[in-house]
Amino acid sequence: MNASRAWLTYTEWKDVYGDIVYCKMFGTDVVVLNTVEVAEDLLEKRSANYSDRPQMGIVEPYGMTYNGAMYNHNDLWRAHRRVTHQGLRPNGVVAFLPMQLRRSSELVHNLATSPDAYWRHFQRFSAAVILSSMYGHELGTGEDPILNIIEEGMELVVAIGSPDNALLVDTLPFLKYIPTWLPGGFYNAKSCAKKLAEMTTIPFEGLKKRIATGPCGHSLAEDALARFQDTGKIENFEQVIRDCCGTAYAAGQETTASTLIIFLLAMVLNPDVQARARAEIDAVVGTERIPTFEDRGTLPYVEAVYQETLRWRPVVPLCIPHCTTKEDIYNGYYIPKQAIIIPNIWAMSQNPDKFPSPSEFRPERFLDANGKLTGDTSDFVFGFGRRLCVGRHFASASVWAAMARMLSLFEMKKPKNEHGDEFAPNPEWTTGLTSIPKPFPCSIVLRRPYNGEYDIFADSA
Ligand code: HEM
Repeated sequence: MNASRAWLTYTEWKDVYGDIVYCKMFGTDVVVLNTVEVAEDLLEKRSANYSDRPQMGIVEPYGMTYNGAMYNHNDLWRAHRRVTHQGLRPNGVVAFLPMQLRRSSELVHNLATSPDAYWRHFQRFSAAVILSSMYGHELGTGEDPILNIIEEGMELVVAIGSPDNALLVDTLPFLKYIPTWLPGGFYNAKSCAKKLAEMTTIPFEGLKKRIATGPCGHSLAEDALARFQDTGKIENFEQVIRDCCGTAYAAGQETTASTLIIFLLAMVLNPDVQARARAEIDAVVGTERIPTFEDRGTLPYVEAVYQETLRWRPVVPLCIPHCTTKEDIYNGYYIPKQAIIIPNIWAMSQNPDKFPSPSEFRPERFLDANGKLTGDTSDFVFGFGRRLCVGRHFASASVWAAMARMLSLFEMKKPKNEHGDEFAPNPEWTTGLTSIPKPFPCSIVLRRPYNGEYDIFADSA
């Protein structure tokens, strides 16, 4: 088994054993779902039984109890979902669109100024939109102590929470006590728990202080505090809201930045796709301004590029595992109680019956012969049933704004070697809960001289 890229092994198993595969790993029953149809049958149509999460030994000692994405399907999870859904449902996210545009303007400005630092700019963009929407915290131009605290915490979440490391800590429990100054010191549970407590508490307490001096603009936390105060509808509502925001940051920051990195790679490798998307934007939006959300419905090819970016290399290839509450029978298969259920999003995205030549980046697959969107989507990359990604509408707006504006303003080109010849970057991919290309060389060039003529900060009004 390819332990670090298990989705590849599971996809090979699909060819041998079929759409639903059972195996036993370290004494645990594991069921892999390899098609959207099977995942919908079980995780959506039988969601009451398929919405728990496997419980991991790292959660308590490492201070990850704030993270609602890891809760079982219980009342506390319902309270989380209720708070987050209120703010991030389609009607709720509309309020964040101007801020997302403003931040995407900052992103293209940063890319124009220092294109080689694209990785940092994508990270900053996705941090900025989530910090603003959750806590009303606006990143300024200089160092931001809150961002530093969150980034430090997130590094630990990603390191300890990766499936390999989580298993290692379960197998070698002494790692929790390793002194922080030794190599591998990040396994120290006490230090991690302290950092994660700061990560969730400091931005939330900052917001509460600002609220005490008057309303401070629109944010999920501020709205939820006002909505649930004195209602008795949610027990410990302040803690729930605080933890919801921490969860949204943990679940949404890296996935958004990663999607943009994958988009950049896809554009560099597929100049013809890029040229067609750019031609559509030039024809519809013109070259005097950059796209806004009002243009989204009139740019079908750009929309298809968005869908294909999600599909081509899904950021969360094995979803977040679900777990059964009781045993079940499906199409003659026995599925045990407390089995780990892995939706193999990778196999779904690379299904050649649904997506011919799946490794090719072809936005046309989402368009009909007249260039209209077919209505087919890559929504499966956001998971299934009751645990479906609650941030998907918000993510869609962030990613679209960044993509459309980059296409409008830049050419994303292959790098050149020492002889001046272009070559196609072939980066390694990270492994873990998410999978993205490691930094790769490319050239991000403004299409027209940049002198502020687009007034990119005008959207902030
Ligand atoms: C392109 C970006 C994103 C992708 C690909 C993505 C993907 C996913 C996936 C696959 C899951 C697991 C679903 C399941 O278990 O069936 C998930 C869960 C979740 N996502 Fe996202 N996500 C993205 C962005 C975001 C954003 C921006 C936020 C918040 C602002 C967010 C918040 C969450 C939360 C809170 C959960 C846990 C849901 C639960 O367990 O009930 N995600 N996401």
